[in-house]
This record gives sequence, C-alpha cells and structure tokens, in this order.
Amino acid sequence: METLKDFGFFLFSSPTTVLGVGLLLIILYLVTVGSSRETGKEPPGPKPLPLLGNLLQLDLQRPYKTLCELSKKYGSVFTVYFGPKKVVVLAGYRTVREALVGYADEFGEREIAPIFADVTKHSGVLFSNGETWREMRRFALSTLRDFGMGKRGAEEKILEECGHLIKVFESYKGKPFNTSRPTNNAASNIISSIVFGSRFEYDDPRFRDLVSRVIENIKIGGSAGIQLYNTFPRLVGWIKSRQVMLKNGEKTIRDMKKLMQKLKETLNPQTCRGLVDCFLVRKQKEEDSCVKDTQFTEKNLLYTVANLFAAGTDTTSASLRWSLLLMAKYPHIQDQVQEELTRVVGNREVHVEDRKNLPYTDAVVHEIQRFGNVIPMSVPHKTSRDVTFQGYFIKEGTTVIPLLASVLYDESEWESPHTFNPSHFLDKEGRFIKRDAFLPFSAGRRVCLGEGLAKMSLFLFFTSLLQRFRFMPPPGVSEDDLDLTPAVGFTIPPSPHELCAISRQ
Ligand code: HEM
Repeated sequence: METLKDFGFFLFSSPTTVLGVGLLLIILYLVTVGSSRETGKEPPGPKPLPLLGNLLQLDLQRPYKTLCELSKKYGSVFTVYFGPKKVVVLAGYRTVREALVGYADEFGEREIAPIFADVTKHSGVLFSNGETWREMRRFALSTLRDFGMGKRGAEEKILEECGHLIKVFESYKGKPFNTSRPTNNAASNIISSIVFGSRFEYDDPRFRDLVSRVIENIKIGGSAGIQLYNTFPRLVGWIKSRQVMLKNGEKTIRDMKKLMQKLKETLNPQTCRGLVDCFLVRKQKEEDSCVKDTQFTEKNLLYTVANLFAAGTDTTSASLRWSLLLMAKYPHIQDQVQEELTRVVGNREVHVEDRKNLPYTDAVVHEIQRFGNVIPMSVPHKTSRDVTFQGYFIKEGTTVIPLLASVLYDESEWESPHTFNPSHFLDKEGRFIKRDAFLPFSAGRRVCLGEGLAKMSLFLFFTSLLQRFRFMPPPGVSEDDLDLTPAVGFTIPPSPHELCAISRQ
C-alpha cells in the first residue's frame, strides 16, 4: 500500500507533473487501446481507463476472482487492461485446453514480466523462450526421468523425506503448530536430492536461507508492489519489493555457485549424483566438441536449478498444507481415508504401487489439488504470432492468462465446483475416475515440468502422514472455525493457521 501511496504522491506533486501525466495518459490510451482496434475483432472486455486500464475494477489481492467474475459477463476469451498493459484471459476448461493444446504454437510462449527478466535474465527454463527454453526443458525432463520421476529412484527419496517430516511432526507431541516451515523444508529437499544428489538437514543455515528466500520471492512476486512495477517498470523501478527480490535472487545464485563448486570438485562422469552432475558432464562434452552457441552454460545451469527450486517448493508445500487443513476441517473424509489406508496398507510403508488399490484416497488427493487451486492464473503466456482464436483477433506478443481457477471451478465440468467433494473423482462403484478438467498443472507445451514428481510427492507425503497422525484443529477451535480463505499471492496456500498432529499409534 505504501508503494501505491508514494506513487500517487509522485503523480500529483506539481502542475507540470499533472500536465505531463495527462499527456502521457492520452498517448498511452491511443497507443494501447486505439491502435489494435484496427486489426480485427478483439476479445471483448470492460472499458479501460487511460493509463489505469481496468486496475480499479480488479481485486488486486485476488485478481483471479475478478477475472472469474468477468468471464461470466464477457465469455471465455476476453480482454482486460492491467494498467496500460493489455492481457487476454482464457477461461473455462474447453477454451483453456483448445488454446494451450490445439493452438500450442500460438499460445506456447512464456510472458516474461519485467521483474522476472531482471531476476533471471531470460535464462533457465521457467522464464525463457526459444532455443534456451527448448534445450533446458528437454534436458530437465530427461534427467528428472532418469532420476526416477514416476519410478523407484524418486520414490525412495520422497519416502526418506517423509521419515524426516514425520519426526518433525512428532516433536510437537500433539500441540498446535504452523505446518508451513516443515512442509516447505520437505518439498525443497525433494528438489535438492534430485538436483544435487543429496538432502539438507532442516537446521542447516544454508538450507534455511535458501528455502526462506525462495518462498519470500514467490510471495513478493505476487504482491501489489511488484504488479505495479511490472505495469510501470520505468516509473517505479525503485520500489523496495523489487530491491528485495533482486537481492534474494543474487544471494540464491551465489549460494548455488558455492554448492556447485563442491559438486564440480568431486564429479565422477560415470556416476551422476543428480541433475547438476548430468549438466556438468554435458557441458564438458559440448565444450570438447566445440558446439557452437551451446545452451549448456554456467548461467543456464544456475538459473535452471534456481527455477526448479522456485517452481517445485511452494507449489508442493502449499498443496500439502491444503491437504492437512482440509482433513482437519472434514473429519468424516479423514476417517474414510484412514479406514482405507488401514485396510489396504496397514502399518507398512506406503508405495506408489498402492495407489491403484486406494481409490478413495486417490480421489481425495485429486480433490485437494482441484479445490486448493494453488496457481490460479497459471504462469502467464504470450502469443508467438498474430492469431485468430474463437473468432477473435489476438496480436503477436499479447500477454495471455490461462485462468486455471476457472477450469478447476468450471460449473459446466464439476458437479459441485465450490464444495470439497472427493466424489468428483469417483464413479458409482467407488472406483477412481480421471477427469479432463483436472488441470492444476496447466496443459500443452508449457505444462508443468514437475507434474509426475509433484503427484508422487503429494501422494506419498499425504498417505504417510495420515497413516501416523490424526489432524485436528487446535483446542478451543472448532472444525467450522478453520478458515479456508486462501492467502494472497501468485501461488495461494491456505491462510496462516495451526493444526494438531495427534499420533495414531
Ligand atoms: C503441486 C505442485 C505443482 C503445481 C500445482 C505446479 C503447477 C505448475 C503450473 C500451473 C505451471 C505453469 C504451466 C504453464 O505455463 O502453462 C508450472 C510450470 C512449471 N513447473 Fe510446476 N507445479 C508443481 C510442482 C512442480 C515441481 C515439483 C517442479 C520441479 C521439479 C515444477 C517445475 C515447473 C517448471 C520448471 C515449470 C515451467 C515449465 C515451462 O515453462 O516450460 N513444478 N507448474
């Protein structure tokens, strides 16, 4: 809010600035709204104000909510202006799928907002396009597969981490605690063991710093201040939240460099311990054979690793927190999960193989992801060329938001979209059923690269924890009091809360 106040003060500080701003408004209005009207029928949308666009109509804390509302009025393809920036929103399962899968070439590029261009410099896999993205994505996917995504290797690593997480939960001895830190640590360690080949102790200061900076950057990345910077980068580059993000980014890269130096010194090309080793071996090979314009550079390595931490920590941990909160909120559903786990698995360790024999639990895990809706606006895309989609003209380079919230809560796809209801994923006989509109990982060319790993982690964490603990509200708090309002941000975990993990053994 401070940033917005400062900005308002700057705008109206003298007659010359007022005049200057007025002129700028008119020019921007003509450039952003006027010009593109000539090229064809544009997606409809609320009328924008000069400079401010539709900012005054948007709930800046939870923009996905306003966008879902707007889609009811303007349809499944519509235009909104975030300040002078034009954004096309895709809403509802059919439209999102048609665009991302059917028009993958046109809608498959990443929009790189100014803050992410500053922090990642178009390197790595999350905020890059073209050859860099193609090579980094191919490499990351194939090494994740080699390190057992969907196979034994990752399962062992996740189960080991479950053991550590369980110990932390036990240490609270049934007293209320905030689940954020332990779940962030556990999710981050899964990435760490796949990327570096080893996990960190939870009290290792390097690890604590790494995790807290990753989480802080994601949180600030979704704040009103950063949205303002992304809208007016030239005007508000000085804001504090941007400086914090840049510093966090620099420190993370510095730490990563140190960790990688250790791996370089002990590298054995015959036995890669993790993704970094594989990258270093590949980098050496490309250098030895003088490959021109190689993407296997130190910069791409650092940012790809940082991206995997950023993309994989908060998302997995937020989903896990939703799972525990929802179980405490709906004890009858928790009862059924625990009954099924006791009947099918008993006291032995749960494995991925058990999933097919745990239809109810599987349905609950899916419903947690649907209802949790942790990335409601996906990660923005942009059009790679001019495209006519569902009769509307969208210019090359237009920012596109695939509104995943409108897919996961699509009223024409889900029987009771606004209720936590595992039956969405069960047939009449109680068998698990897949649902097309289940797209928490998005779809198409940019679909989440860690989908397999995230699904495996969620399933194993959730079942291992529910085997051992009963999750309950703190004493004096009723199930009805447990608040399901999501937090504010780019990813949306539950609002801060405490739970009790009561041992079942
Ligand atoms: C429950 C957990 C997760 C959810 C809900 C999730 C969801 C998403 C979504 C919605 C996107 C944007 C897709 C698009 O642009 O259309 C994405 C991208 C991405 N995710 Fe995940 N994700 C999760 C876990 C992970 C994990 C564990 C990793 C790391 C191994 C990961 C790595 C990535 C990367 C690298 C991208 C960028 C892909 C690209 O631009 O090509 N995610 N994820």
